[in-house]
Amino acid sequence: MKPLLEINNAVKTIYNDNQDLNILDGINLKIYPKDFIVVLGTNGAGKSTLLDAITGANKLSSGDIKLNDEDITHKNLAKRSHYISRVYQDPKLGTSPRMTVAENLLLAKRRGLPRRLRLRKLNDNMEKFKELTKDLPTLDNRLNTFTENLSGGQRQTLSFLMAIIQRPELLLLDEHTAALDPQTSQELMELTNKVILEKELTCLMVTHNLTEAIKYGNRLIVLKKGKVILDLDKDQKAALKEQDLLEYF
Ligand SMILES: Nc1ncnc2c1ncn2[C@@H]1O[C@H](COP(=O)(O)OP(=O)(O)OP(=O)(O)O)[C@@H](O)[C@H]1O
Repeated sequence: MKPLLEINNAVKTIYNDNQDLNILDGINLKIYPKDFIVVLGTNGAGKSTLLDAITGANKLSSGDIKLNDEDITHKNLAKRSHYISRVYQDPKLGTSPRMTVAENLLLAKRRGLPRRLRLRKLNDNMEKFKELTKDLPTLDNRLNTFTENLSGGQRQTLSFLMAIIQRPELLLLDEHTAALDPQTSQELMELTNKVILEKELTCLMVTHNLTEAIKYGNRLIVLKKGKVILDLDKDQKAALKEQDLLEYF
């Protein structure tokens, strides 16, 4: 099978404390269609830097990134956002606070098209948005609520829906449930898993939660000091226990 995303020899060097430091230190990774990869690693291991390199938010010092065989290493963030979407840890990122839930969903649905919101377009899509949110206790009946008035959990659910409403080629989840209370976090994680499996999305999910890391996904990688030090396939991951993972931290 051909990889969807291929990262070859990715190095990111920063100048810190009077010396060069490789915060990504020769990462090689092939992500295949429908992979749901959990990414673990200690603080500072390079997880966010890796996601930034994939989205184009941060350029590599050397190495290359290919999506469907096309070299995207030098494509900017805006161009890559047509096919790569990301949900952040911070509920304030990713949604426009002065817009309603429905308006945010419409913007996400029209990603890549001119950023104009027409009332008619909003009305045309209202039924679809109702359908999308109807089984979600956090967002049901909230379509006309201004996003700034939503709770953190509601905003994260909205950010997630915005990330998948236009099927992304690659979905990046950057500790997207970490800032939520345990119950809300679990609900969003269940929704995430359901959508990824139903829509057969390809996903890279960063988490610090070992229970989540064991339960979800078909592959698991561990980053340490900018290197991939463990890459487990489906069967190896299925046999994994939390105790096994602790030794990498
Ligand atoms: N622009 C920068 N300037 C200096 N140091 C940086 C910069 N960006 C990242 N770093 C450092 O690079 C290392 C990797 O950071 P990164 O945020 O990718 O880690 P992480 O694995 O996502 O950590 P966390 O789990 O804490 O979010 C850290 O030591 C960080 O301090």
